[in-house]
Amino acid sequence: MKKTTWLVAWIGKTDHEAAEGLSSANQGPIAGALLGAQRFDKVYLLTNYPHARSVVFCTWLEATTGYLPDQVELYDIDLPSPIDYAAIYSAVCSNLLAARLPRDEVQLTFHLSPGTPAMAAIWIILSKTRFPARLIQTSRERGIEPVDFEFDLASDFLPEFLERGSARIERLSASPVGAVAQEFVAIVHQSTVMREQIELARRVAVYDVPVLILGESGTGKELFAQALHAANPKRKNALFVPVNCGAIPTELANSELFGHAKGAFTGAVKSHDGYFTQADGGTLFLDEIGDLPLDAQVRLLRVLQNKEVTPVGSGTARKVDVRIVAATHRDLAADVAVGRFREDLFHRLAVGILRLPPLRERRGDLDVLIDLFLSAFNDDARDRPEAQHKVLSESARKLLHTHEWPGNVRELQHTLLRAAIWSPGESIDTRDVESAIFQVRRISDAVLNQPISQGIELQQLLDRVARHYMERALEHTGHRKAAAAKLLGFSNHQTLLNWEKRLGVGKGESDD
Ligand SMILES: Nc1ncnc2c1ncn2[C@@H]1O[C@H](COP(=O)(O)OP(=O)(O)OP(=O)(O)O)[C@@H](O)[C@H]1O
Repeated sequence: MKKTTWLVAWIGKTDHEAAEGLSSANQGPIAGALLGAQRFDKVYLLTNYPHARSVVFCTWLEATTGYLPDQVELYDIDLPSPIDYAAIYSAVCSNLLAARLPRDEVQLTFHLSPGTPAMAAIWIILSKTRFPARLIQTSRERGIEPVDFEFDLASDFLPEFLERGSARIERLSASPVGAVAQEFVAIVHQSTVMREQIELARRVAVYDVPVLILGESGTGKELFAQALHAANPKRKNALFVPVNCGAIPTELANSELFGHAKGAFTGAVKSHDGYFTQADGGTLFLDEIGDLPLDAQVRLLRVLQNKEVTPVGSGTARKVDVRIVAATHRDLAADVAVGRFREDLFHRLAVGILRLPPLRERRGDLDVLIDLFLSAFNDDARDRPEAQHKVLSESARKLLHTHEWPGNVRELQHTLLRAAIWSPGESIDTRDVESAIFQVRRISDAVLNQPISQGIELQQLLDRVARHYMERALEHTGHRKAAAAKLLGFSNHQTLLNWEKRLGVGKGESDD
């Protein structure tokens, strides 16, 4: 197929001046190209000059080169500046796309010489990418010449570019497949939310930036903090120092965290390294960061900014290299709003944020966690002749699924342990689980949102509801049976006693 040839160019200053007779020795790059050996079928001109001035140029061009008016097309382009690369790029692209380019039957030639260097640069980029084109340039010394250089984006640059990208992605997430991912294996899960949080943690682990872990008590915040430490190649061989900020007496917070000099206060008989110094080179896990007193927050912020600690009562600062992982079960944003927590510190700590959902919001994790804790119990029992291997009955498992787990994974772990120890035989049954669950208080969602696909024990659920309300009624009435029976809609207190007996609730005898 014979292609139609188009010369595409911006009209430059020299071109206009040539048309206006201001540059008698120079015909300008566009006319120079059209007077060369190659004839083009179309001359496609872009201008950011006043329309009338460029029309004069086109008329002159036709007269000078012998091209016909219907061969020369002029397009006005608005540019905020002739050196604004982004504006040039997008204006040229949309103009050429409007001309239904690129097209198989059109052979494009971009003229680099007219216009600004920014315009030339964009022609080069476009010719190698979206609008494949030949390039030409003109100069007074050498006349018109092709600009040929071997550069094929697809084969020269893309592989390298993709390799760079994938190396980075690998470093951030995939590379942990060996060393780093291993550190997260201890976090047993099946739910998508947890998988996402682990993915985030894996990515952020290799950097030294602070991470803030949010989640209710017992959701695995410390477990994540340990994994973050272990997955950081630079720090994993140094110490992981966990500190419960909520357990430090307010007046000791500064000295515990940052150390103190001998004689700094009454009782400071010798100098003391704070947690920061102990964790030097490693990771400091600041649990319950929301409980940190305000003046310790100020000091902590300074340490994070300057990367040095000054022990209480000492004038000498000491460089420390510590990665901070902080955690809290509190709503820190709300604490910031009421001034309980410093906003600047919050932003410093929350460079990476992990949100660990409560167990009741990831019921899919229950079975794997139950199996994990049970097999840990059985592993422990293996070498003890007095301990028995335990299995969990199906109904006991179902009961575990109905509980809301306000204490999250820790509560589940301890409940199973208690149930396993107390169960008289090999099987852990409903009763063992029931007595192991101390707080069967919050009931609403757990009762009403049971996954029906695996089947439920309806009578068991109804009994739980009954037990729950009976306990509340008794609590509310100070264990006065007649009053409690009334609250529960029973006709007399004997009915309540019958229910109590059947469900094993209360103290049996009426006390009013
Ligand atoms: N996904 C999990 N897989 C295995 N064990 C878990 C998981 N989540 C939590 N645990 C275990 O549950 C217990 C509580 O977890 P952890 O101490 O990390 O919780 P936490 O959120 O730091 O609690 P707190 O806020 O009360 O300090 C630990 O024994 C931990 O090993």
